Amino acid sequence: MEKTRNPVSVAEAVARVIAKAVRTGTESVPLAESYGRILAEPLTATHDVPHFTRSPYDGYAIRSADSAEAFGGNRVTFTVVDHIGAGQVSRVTVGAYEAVRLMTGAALPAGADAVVMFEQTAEAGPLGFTIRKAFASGENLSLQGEDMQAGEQIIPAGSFIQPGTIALLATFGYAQVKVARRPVVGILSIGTELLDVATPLEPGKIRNSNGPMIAAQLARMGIPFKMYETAADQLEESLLTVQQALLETDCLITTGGVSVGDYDYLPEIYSRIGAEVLFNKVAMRPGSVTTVAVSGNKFLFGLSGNPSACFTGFELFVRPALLQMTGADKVYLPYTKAVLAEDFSKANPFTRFIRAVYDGFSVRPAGFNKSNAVSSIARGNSLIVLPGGTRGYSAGTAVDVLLLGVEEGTDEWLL
Ligand SMILES: Nc1nc2c(c(=O)[nH]1)N[C@H]1C(S)=C(S)[C@@H](COP(=O)(O)OP(=O)(O)OC[C@H]3O[C@@H](n4cnc5c(N)ncnc54)[C@H](O)[C@@H]3O)O[C@H]1N2
Ligand code: MOO
Ligand SMILES: [Mg+2]
Repeated sequence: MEKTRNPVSVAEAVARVIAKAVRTGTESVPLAESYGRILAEPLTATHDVPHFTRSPYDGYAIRSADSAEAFGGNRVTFTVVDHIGAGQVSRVTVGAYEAVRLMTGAALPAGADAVVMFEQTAEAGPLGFTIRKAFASGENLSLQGEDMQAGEQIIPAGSFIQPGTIALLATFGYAQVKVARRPVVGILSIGTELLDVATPLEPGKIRNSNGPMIAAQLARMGIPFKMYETAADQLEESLLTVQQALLETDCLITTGGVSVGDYDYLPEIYSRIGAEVLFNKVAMRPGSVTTVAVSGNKFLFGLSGNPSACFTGFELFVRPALLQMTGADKVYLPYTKAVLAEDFSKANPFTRFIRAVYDGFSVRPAGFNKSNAVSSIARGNSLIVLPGGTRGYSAGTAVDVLLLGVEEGTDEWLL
């Protein structure tokens, strides 16, 4: 087994992964289940919205010409000839000094070209009202096609379906939506020291926190997973599970056993199954041992066993790869600049990703920040990115921050 590895830059590693992503294909799902999915075809307006001119107010539809003389004390009187609410259509054609009482959302009756709000009128007898100002043609109208016009392309394929997209799909009558099929992702935690969550601690053993964490990172992306039984650091056993997972899933995430230790068997497993290793060392901390391999058209993500490295490896590599597989147009974590709230004095031979708390303006490390830390993953909502080859940063410096847990990413990678 090779013991020296050549690190690639984070940018190079991400680019290699993205280049290998194979599309998952498409499927049709009910509108109610389409939230969070990736739109597989562009959404084009099939009709004008609104598709009829309507009133944006509760009031009266009039002919604007009849209001021309209204000014201050010179009030003009109208007679109400019909009364409709939203969803109703008046059969009346509005004539001279006539009005239709109508509610917000109701179709503008024939003949009328303006709406007077209730607040702009004074009652005049049981069937009349007066106004004291002139209305322009088109005043207080919600015009046909003012929002969208038939044939217009509204949302491109590859868009994340957010609540507003759902509203659009509903507007145009999509009871079924064509979306990208979500990859099914296998999770395999490897380590003889690992105990399941309900098991009491024993000397030398720890509970498996990476498996459940990865499951949650997938859940936050809306991606289904299959959790394999935790494997011991045992070559044949892990190999069989990896082979089984390649049959049952679209890609496999392993955690642990990927470094150069005597019981780190993943490098051997990649070689046994003939997988192409895209990289096995990245110039980053934590997660320098992160390995990504491809078998057939399936990814094998070899994330580090160290929890912070495992977490970071998922966000930097697994997340964009899975999104790319769905044809999403914004596969990268969103980022911003923020002011470092406290000194960070460690040197950074490699690009450093620090679990951090970002408050919209400043950012500070989220506590104990070694590769094996669990606490700072839980406390953080972001990652500070400090470029390699730097000697530490002082409070007040503007730094790059990757934002975590945001519904939709960006189409440009920070690094
Ligand atoms: N001689 C060297 N030793 C190490 C190197 C190196 O370059 N040369 N790299 C170090 C770095 S950096 C990391 S990161 C780790 C990566 O190790 P592995 O990915 O092989 O993972 P393991 O050895 O299996 O475990 C590492 C660590 O993480 C704990 N662990 C493992 N799985 C889980 C889990 N599911 N939940 C919670 N914690 C887990 C495990 O008990 C170990 O403490 O290698 C360094 N060594
Ligand atoms: O790969 Mo290790 O997480 O750099 O610390
Ligand atoms: Mg190891």
